[in-house]
Amino acid sequence: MIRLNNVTKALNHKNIIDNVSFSVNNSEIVGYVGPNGAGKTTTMKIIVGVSNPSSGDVIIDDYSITKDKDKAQRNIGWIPEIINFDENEKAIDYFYYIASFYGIGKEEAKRIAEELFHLVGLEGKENQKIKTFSQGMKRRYAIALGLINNPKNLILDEPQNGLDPQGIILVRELLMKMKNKGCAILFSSHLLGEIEKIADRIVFIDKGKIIKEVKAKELSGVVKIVLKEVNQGILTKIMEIGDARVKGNVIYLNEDVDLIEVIQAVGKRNIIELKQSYDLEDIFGSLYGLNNSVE
Ligand SMILES: Nc1ncnc2c1ncn2[C@@H]1O[C@H](COP(=O)(O)OP(=O)(O)OP(=O)(O)O)[C@@H](O)[C@H]1O
Repeated sequence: MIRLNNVTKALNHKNIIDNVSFSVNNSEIVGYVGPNGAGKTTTMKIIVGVSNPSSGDVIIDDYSITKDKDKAQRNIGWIPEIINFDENEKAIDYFYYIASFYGIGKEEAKRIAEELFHLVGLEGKENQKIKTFSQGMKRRYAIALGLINNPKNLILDEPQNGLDPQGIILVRELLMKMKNKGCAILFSSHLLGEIEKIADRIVFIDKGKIIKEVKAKELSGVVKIVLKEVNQGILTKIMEIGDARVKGNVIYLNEDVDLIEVIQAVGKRNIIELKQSYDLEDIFGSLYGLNNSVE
């Protein structure tokens, strides 16, 4: 189990993570969602203990990552977004090197390697130098490294990056398998379709703050209306109907609004598109807006 208690990280007098608290239970997959620069990687680095929080703490199966780092880290598997290997090493040698960090002897490491190279589809490639691997192969290899210690808690930062469709399915099946073994899993991704497929719960972060946390089953939909023209008169009427989020000529409302009232307010002929959506992409648009700028 992973528990974040009021985690804050300040850099250059700015809180890039701001009082973040949430948990990931055993046998649960939590999707961590937010736009570029929201703070996902920073949170994950704090969880696995490669970065210290300015305040707050993370508890991994009863061990504090700040006060009892060694014990806490033994229970975590981490698959980082950016992978730094010693690329001149053979895959199997670097695998043994990482295994030794967990106190795993050569014979045991050999057995684990056989299992994990097979699991990630890299059997037969053990003696290749890492630098000869493609990006997708490196990602698969990183997944194998993250599983060496058979972790009870798994942190994956955009694990599908660079993977082909088979690789994406492999990650999906792997996470389901780990979940069924009782693992607590936190993964970030911009592939909202993947999050929808496997997450039990979704935690939304923006500008370092948690803005929403929902069980996937309870994700309420939005009404999305695309208009030809938006003017102050329309906006005033829409705001009276419900809690509207307006992004240019797109308006999002909570799903429980009266659609007849909405159509009357915006004018039937003014509507390009009106739909009730449970699509995570639309919910993401409603939460974060639709512009492309990065924080
Ligand atoms: N070493 C650093 N020094 C200063 N600012 C940093 C540093 N690392 C991250 N940041 C800032 O912290 C914020 C959060 O970055 P982070 O990498 O955690 O975001 P993210 O949600 O993982 O983004 P992405 O989806 O692009 O991977 C960003 O504004 C980023 O610029």
